[in-house]
Amino acid sequence: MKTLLEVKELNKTFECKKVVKNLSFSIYEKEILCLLGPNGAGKSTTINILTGALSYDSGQLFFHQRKLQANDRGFKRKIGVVPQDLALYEELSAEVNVTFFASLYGLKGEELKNKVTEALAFVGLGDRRKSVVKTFSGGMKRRLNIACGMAHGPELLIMDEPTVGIDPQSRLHILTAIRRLRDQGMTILYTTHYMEEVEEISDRIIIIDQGEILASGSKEELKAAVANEQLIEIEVSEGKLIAVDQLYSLEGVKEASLSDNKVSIKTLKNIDNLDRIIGKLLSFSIKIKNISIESANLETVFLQLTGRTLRD
Ligand SMILES: Nc1ncnc2c1ncn2[C@@H]1O[C@H](COP(=O)(O)OP(=O)(O)OP(=O)(O)O)[C@@H](O)[C@H]1O
Repeated sequence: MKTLLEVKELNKTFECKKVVKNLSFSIYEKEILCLLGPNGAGKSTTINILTGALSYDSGQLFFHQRKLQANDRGFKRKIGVVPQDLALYEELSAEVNVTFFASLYGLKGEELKNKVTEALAFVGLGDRRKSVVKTFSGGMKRRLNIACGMAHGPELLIMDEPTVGIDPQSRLHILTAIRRLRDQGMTILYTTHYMEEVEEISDRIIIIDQGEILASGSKEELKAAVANEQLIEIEVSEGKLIAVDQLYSLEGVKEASLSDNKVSIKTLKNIDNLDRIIGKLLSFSIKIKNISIESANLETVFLQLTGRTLRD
């Protein structure tokens, strides 16, 4: 695996608050690297630093082992950016939008025309190329946003939550397109707080929270770290903290918490303790409404690392 971009000890402060803390990681050539973290984790800040949109306090960036300087134009030409907020001209056609963004990267004439056609076809908007953007659905705008970021054929495509607020069909289309870009040799840095997307497209994952990297690896590696545990969630009619605290006395129970009449229990998988957990709750006259048991997934990985769920 060859390193395309290396980030070393990156730090960023906003109004005395450290939002990126000593972040170090590498992006390998031709991989989809997902930056996964809850809202406010520091994903956009990190990405905005990489694209040159934000300054940083300290740290170093290397592209193909070459140290990047502030406003490095050579590097900027080799990356593509799909921002979280749509960056489109609503009154202009899809084609004019993509042409405008691709021309910023120095494409001209026939090459520019061909790349625009290819990008629009790639995101499934070839037949709507002449339509004005304001007539597009949210999902179509998101797809166009991607076409604008990748038409010039960047080595590294940086995408900041590109599927926020869109319908499942457009999401599927986008995720499939991203995998195809990777298969064609593009490297993708993808931020999201949707673990389902990470499950679907990531080659590697970095879990980030409060500006810090908590874990990294393939989804299989991350899940293996918590494979011996499972999460039992019990919906009750009226939760009682005292009963939940008592669950700690049962063999295998590692964590128990109560929130909105839902008891969440992290327990060892190889200890058969469900009947005793239920028995304990019943002994406090707690009525059970529903039980679900989940083996390791990225949500449980996150829960294990932070004690919170990604959706909190
Ligand atoms: N311009 C700014 N001024 C002050 N604080 C900021 C600024 N931009 C971001 N922050 C703060 O930095 C922290 C990280 O924000 P960031 O947008 O990077 O998180 P994120 O992981 O991308 O989340 P989201 O998905 O909500 O964008 C948050 O606490 C946020 O409030």
